[in-house]
Amino acid sequence: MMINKRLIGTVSKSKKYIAGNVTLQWCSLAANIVIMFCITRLLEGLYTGTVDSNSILLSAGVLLAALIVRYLCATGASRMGYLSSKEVKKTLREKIYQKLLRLGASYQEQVKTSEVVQVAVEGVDQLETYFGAYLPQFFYSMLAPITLFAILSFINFPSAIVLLLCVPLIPAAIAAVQTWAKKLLSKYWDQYTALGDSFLENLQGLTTLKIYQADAFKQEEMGKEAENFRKITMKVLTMQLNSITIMDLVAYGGAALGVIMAVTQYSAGHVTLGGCLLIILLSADFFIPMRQLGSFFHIAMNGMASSDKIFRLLDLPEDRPEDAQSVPEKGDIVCTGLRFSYEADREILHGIDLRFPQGSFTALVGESGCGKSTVAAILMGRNRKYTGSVSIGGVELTQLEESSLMRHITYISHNSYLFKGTVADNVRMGKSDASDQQLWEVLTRTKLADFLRSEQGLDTMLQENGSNLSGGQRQRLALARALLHDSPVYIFDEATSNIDVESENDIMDQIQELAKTKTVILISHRLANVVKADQIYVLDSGQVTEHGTHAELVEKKGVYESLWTAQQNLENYRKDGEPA
Ligand SMILES: Nc1ncnc2c1ncn2[C@@H]1O[C@H](COP(=O)(O)OP(=O)(O)OP(=O)(O)O)[C@@H](O)[C@H]1O
Repeated sequence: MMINKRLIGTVSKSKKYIAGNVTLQWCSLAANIVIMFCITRLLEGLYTGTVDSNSILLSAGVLLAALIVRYLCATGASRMGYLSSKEVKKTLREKIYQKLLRLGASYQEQVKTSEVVQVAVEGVDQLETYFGAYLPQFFYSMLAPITLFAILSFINFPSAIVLLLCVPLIPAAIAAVQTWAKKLLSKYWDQYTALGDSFLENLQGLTTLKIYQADAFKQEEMGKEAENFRKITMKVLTMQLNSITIMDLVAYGGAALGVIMAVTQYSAGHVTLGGCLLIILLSADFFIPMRQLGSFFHIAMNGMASSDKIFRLLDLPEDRPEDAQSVPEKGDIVCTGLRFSYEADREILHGIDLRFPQGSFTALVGESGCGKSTVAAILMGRNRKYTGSVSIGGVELTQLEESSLMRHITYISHNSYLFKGTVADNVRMGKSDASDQQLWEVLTRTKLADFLRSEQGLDTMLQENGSNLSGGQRQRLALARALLHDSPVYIFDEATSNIDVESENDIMDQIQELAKTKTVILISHRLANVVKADQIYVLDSGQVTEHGTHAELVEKKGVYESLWTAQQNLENYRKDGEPA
């Protein structure tokens, strides 16, 4: 019942802590039996008048020792619980982390980031209690009634057997509510995550909601969701309270039955007064562990749900080749008959041929949504489920080691991520052993050096995603980091969109400088930026429609030429205030 062998096997180190926890709880029970035994002996002695000061002193000594043992066992058991929880957290988070590393840059093809975060944080936390509390209780709740039965059967067998037979009624009651509870809990979790999603989305988009005065409508929508969640929470609580009531009825009913049996046996003369008292005092202990297990029932159910999610993540297929190779130092990047779909029935790239010769400057242009970024993501190994062929230096992309690919190609998008920390920390990601002088060199190339000197130099602090910098400064810093990475291939994906003209020009100057020594692939919607490219591919709805240099394409008077003319007119209009 709620025991997942695979899960326990995965965190096998925690077995010894669970065993320790059960043993200590069992020792505590033994001490409790000794305490009850002393008390009943003493009471019987007082009743029959056979007690003397020596036996009182002896009983007091044994009582004190048993109390100390009980205290030590309780402390030890909770320490064991803590150690096994710690082990579970460490092992499972490590496994999830390693799995993500093995899935690599393409992990999003198989699992959503939010799901990974939920599983690694909340999912693992739920298993912490499963291992720390539920599992030890599961074993102890079986051991305790058997131990008590073994002892009490010597005192009065009929009472002991009645008590023992009543114990399984508790798990039977739990099993009865389990099927219903499972459905209810899964509904509860669905509504909980749905409400969490809406809350996060509305919070992130609050400014937009305010601008369009749509906040009242969203509030109403969320109010309805919250009301549904309240209702289902109340249902879950009612279910839990009801099941606790049922368990209490069984537990105390069973104990009462045991007491009645003991008293009847005493009046029939089958058991001594002390024996009868001992049965009465210990009868509740038959049921308390199982009753406690029942109250951990929802922990176990959540634990099972989390472990399913964790194993689903850990079982995701990893199509990494056994004999992965490093990227050849030299060679062109060639795509032949490249097809790709994000969703089964919607192909984005329809069998395109592209060649990026080593050391050349290639531009990819085309209308929004034509598939430019998809090509870049395929080259970076993020979209692995393509068909056709993509090779670097003659080796198929899927046969390449991911780390080698990351050293070979640097990708700079329009929103490259900057981390909270110093400028030096962020730029050094490009090359961990770079000297301060090398950092200043790239920062000078991207024209950030003067600004940083007026701040705290390389120690200037950045907030999350560089939110204390301007858009242009952020892109300059991302470029500095990329330059330091010094890879043979660079892909710029709209790296200059949404920034000021001065920053755009500075960054374009650096890209053109870089193109003299490296393979550069530039994705840009602004055609003025691609004029100097060695070759331009024009993409339309996932197909290459034109290919050539800027001059050739203008000459051709096709799609490129009409886009170019339209953009030129617009730019001249901006400069002169009237159409060219
Ligand atoms: N993760 C995704 N899941 C499903 N469809 C996607 C995903 N990413 C992109 N697409 C779809 O693929 C098509 C091509 O997108 P892509 O981002 O490659 O275009 P793009 O040419 O780079 O556009 P833009 O210039 O606007 O960035 C689009 O129709 C888009 O809807």
